[in-house]
Amino acid sequence: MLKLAPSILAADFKNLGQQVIDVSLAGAQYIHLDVMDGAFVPSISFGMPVISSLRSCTDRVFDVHMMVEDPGRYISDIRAAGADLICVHAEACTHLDRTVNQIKEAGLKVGVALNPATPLSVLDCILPELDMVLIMSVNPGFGGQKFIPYTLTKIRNLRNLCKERGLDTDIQVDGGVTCDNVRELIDAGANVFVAGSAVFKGDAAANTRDFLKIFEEYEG
Ligand SMILES: O=C(CO)[C@@H](O)[C@H](O)COP(=O)(O)O
Ligand SMILES: [Fe+2]
Repeated sequence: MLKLAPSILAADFKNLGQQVIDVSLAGAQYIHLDVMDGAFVPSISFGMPVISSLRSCTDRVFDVHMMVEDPGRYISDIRAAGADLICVHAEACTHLDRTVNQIKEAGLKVGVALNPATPLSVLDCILPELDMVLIMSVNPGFGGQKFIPYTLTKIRNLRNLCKERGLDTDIQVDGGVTCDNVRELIDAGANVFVAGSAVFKGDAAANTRDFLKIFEEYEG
């Protein structure tokens, strides 16, 4: 199933709860929450208090993208804040298998994110353990950047790899996703689409519906 994950990083922060309600009512299946620590990425965004205060606004899947060094330190706190799915960066985990298992043992869905220049080969051993792989299509740290074209090939290669191994892993793409390039991403094999600027700049509900209309073209 094709799913939209609006990234609240691009939302109007003085009106955050309402923005989350708007995209949820418009049909977005996930809410994408970008946690940044100022160390793994240059920027600092928000953490547990913001996530837990938004939890009562929606029943949508809380998809937490941890752009944090050694994210294993925060799994139980992020879970308590209301996460359903936690995605950690392979580049930020010295003990990736341990962190993945920590998330699973917490009863949450687990994803691993790869920066644009990180090869798929880092997933060779861990792939069957994952619910989702997040292919970063920009360098993480900021919203509003341009999609890096070579990541399209990476999505295609990952989908083929999953098929070869009999895996139905979700492939999420994050960074520079718009209604103009989403069809190419679907064709390449991605099925979960993070969109920050393309949803929240302008009418968030209408933008959400525009994405979902495209998904309907594929799913009928
Ligand atoms: O993780 C990140 C950035 O590091 C993203 O989730 C961005 O928030 C996506 O924003 P747009 O590129 O869609 O504006
Ligand atoms: Fe993200």
